[in-house]
Amino acid sequence: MTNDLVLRTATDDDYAELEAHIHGAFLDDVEEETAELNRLVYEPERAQLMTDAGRIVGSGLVITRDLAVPGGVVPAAHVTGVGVASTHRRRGVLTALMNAMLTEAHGRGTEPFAVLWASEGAIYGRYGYGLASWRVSYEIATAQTSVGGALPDGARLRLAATGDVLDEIVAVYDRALSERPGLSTRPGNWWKYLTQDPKEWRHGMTAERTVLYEDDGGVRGYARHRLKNNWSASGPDGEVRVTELLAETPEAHAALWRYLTSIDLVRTVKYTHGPIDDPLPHLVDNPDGLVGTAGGSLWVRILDVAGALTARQYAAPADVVLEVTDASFTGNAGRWRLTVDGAKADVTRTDDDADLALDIKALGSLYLGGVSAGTLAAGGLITERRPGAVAQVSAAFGWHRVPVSVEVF
Ligand SMILES: CC(=O)SCCNC(=O)CCNC(=O)[C@H](O)C(C)(C)COP(=O)(O)OP(=O)(O)OC[C@H]1O[C@@H](n2cnc3c(N)ncnc32)[C@H](O)[C@@H]1OP(=O)(O)O
Repeated sequence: MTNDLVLRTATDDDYAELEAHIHGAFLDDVEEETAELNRLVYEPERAQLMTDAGRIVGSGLVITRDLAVPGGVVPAAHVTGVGVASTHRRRGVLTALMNAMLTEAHGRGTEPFAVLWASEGAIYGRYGYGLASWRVSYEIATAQTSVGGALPDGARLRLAATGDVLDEIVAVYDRALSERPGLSTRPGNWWKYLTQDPKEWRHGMTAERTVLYEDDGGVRGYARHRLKNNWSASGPDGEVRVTELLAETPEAHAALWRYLTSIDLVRTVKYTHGPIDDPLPHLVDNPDGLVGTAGGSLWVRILDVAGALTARQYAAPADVVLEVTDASFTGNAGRWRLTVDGAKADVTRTDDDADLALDIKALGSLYLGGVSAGTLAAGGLITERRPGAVAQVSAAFGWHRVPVSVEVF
């Protein structure tokens, strides 16, 4: 890195230049409507900038939100807006920004881990992030497959503009936080930001609308979505693009997918944020009509081993000594005894022999319960020092629902 570069925290006044910089790094122009929108969730005091002769050439933003983990909801530094000007790449700017972001988050003492979506999976492992969850992108050919059954007695579907039913959606989402690891809380302006629906986000589709499923107990699920009116030589070729689908009951889940896959003139339904354990492939009459492609989603960087491991719950008892390496946050390094009795863990420093050895990156992958210790051991990312320790940690860290993040933040 050259001496002309200056690393500093952002201010409110940096906003317009920062917005142009981030759009530029992502091969885009700034649109006025989305620039205003992004301002709703701008936290300048947590944004790190690199400047060259006073101009922004690098950025990394931390957003203050919580993340659902197995059995809890925990403050987590949400890292986003990472971009380095194409004139200043591969000279350590990102490394300096990442160190600054993680050091600030660690210094708060309230966020035991950081989390991000990577634009490219090759970037973040070197900073101690481990890939911790997957998403499934579905493309459903509605002429080839469908969800059978009918609405249960007393249940109904209601279609509305998303903004008109926001309170009902928020209630479903907030209840889902306690059930589904990987969901981020949406404090302050986040709901407003996510549902404002600027033209730039529509990509030629309709305004966003929401179908709600309700029974006598109230709203049990929703699917935010957009539609596209297409025609081919052989007739209608419309598309539904699902923005977000959450269901609290099997009936709500089936009814929402039945609705989405049976709208007249629609031939394709797409959803890019499905959990890898979605029952949908088991519900359709022909699973071949549903193509699911898995890709990485959340990357987790543990900042405080004891804080993170005591903040989540566990699915089985365990008594193991973990030997952790961490080149950047050396307070994490060393041997930790994790004792699970009931659902909670006790985590203390120990000099006892290690049962498992792993880097902080592998611990990040384990953390949300979506990647098993057995998988990481098979890949050489965890070393078993006591026979049986991998099986014990796999059972304890596993969870009955896999993590999913339903929005790219
Ligand atoms: C959480 C988010 O916001 S994800 C969005 C990330 N941003 C983007 O994808 C926008 C376009 N890309 C960029 O702006 C930049 O290329 C960045 C931010 C990805 C990297 O910034 P740089 O300043 O070039 O990274 P820096 O020089 O610090 O590189 C650090 C290391 O990462 C490696 N690296 C950087 N970018 C990449 C990449 N895209 N793929 C693979 N390796 C990479 C470098 O080779 C270097 O490796 P080393 O430690 O072995 O020497």
